[in-house]
Amino acid sequence: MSTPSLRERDARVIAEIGRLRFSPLSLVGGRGNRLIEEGGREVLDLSGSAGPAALGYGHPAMVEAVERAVRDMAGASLLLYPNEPAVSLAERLLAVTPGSGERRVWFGHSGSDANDCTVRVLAAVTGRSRFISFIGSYHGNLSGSMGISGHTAMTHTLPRPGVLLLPYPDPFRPKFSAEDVLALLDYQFETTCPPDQVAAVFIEPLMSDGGLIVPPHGFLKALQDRCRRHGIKIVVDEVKVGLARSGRMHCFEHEGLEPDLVVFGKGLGGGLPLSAVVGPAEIMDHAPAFALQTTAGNPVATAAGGAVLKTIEREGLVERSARIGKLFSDGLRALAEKHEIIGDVRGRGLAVGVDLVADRGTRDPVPATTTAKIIYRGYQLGAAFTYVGLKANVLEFMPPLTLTDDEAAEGVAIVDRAIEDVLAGKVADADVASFMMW
Ligand SMILES: Cc1ncc(COP(=O)(O)O)c(/C=N/[C@@H]2CCCCNC2=O)c1O
Repeated sequence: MSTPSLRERDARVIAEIGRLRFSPLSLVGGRGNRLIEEGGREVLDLSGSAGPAALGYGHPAMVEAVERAVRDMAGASLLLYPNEPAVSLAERLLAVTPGSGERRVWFGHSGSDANDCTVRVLAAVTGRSRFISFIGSYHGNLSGSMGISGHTAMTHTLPRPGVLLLPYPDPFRPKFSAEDVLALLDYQFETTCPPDQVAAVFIEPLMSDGGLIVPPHGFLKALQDRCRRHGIKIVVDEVKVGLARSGRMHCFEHEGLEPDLVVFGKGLGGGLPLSAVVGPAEIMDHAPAFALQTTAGNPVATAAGGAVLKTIEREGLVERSARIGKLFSDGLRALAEKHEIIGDVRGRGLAVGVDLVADRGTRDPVPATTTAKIIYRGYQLGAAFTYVGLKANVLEFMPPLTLTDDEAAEGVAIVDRAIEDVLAGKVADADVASFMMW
């Protein structure tokens, strides 16, 4: 009787509702920017595990911080007892996040719970029940955060009553220009969405799961100006593209936004479950016992967060993300000269998307099976990456911020070969049938 593979065992015990699988990759380890597959093969990680692995895997700063914190554990619950790692991280987060006045930090475990908490506390504090968000946005998978999201993969759950979902202007497919969207918002304010009923607008400064869309310059600022006029709070969701990934410390800095609240997650914990909301004390001190999670802000996860922020500074990861991101994007853009299927290469820093088109003229997206096959072939060739987009046609690259020049070049070469092989028919529909999940 042969020993079942990790994937076979996974199939027997892990719930399908918690899966979003893009390849057969099953992991027994990770070192640096490489994942270790069952059987020992090393796979270059261009996914960052969907973003959290900001420092890759086994980074000495993470190992040292987490080991120290778990060996001498300062309790396991910030809601009961202040602990040094959590308070130190909150102090550092406030120091590196632009803003004015008295501010506070709320800790959670995920981007989902952080946005969920933000929705609830803003509705309570403002007494306003409406929210504005965007078609294609992904703010989380809990009822509150999903309720203000607009991703097509989440249509199984109805949006929160009173949410206004606006189109997110996409320069590559300008179905709605920035001016169209702002005009639509103004019209909504005049008619069915009274601005004095709107608590906040939730903004991804770079729309990730909706297709790695960089909004037209000036759009977000114009949106912010309108909201300011009506006392609508600005919430920037930096969960996926924040903390150095975009080539700035905060992605919202590219557009000169001045958010009222900033939501962090994913990379903040370096792979440990950690999120944070930074906001004004008059909101975040609304009431005791309003947004409780027993282990949120625990000393181990927050020690990891401290190591992430320290390493971003010590290793100059903001500049690195900008530099390596340009190298990587330029390499992918150069592939467009030989692959008609590459319609657009876009993003900021090390948040990179490759928009795959069936026709460069019409910019119609390729079928999702094509995208899935390229990812599958990339896996076979030794790299892990994923896809996003409302038509499942955008290759998503969110590698560790520690990606090296050589690894960027290696990644480009693998994407090049994967496209070639798929277009040559080397991957069958059956190979990807079980990976077409969103
Ligand atoms: C901008 C933004 N905000 C919040 C979230 C939710 O974060 P969690 O998945 O840590 O709860 C996410 C999560 N995004 C999804 C998670 C599901 C798998 C697909 N890839 C993502 O990055 C996000 O991108």
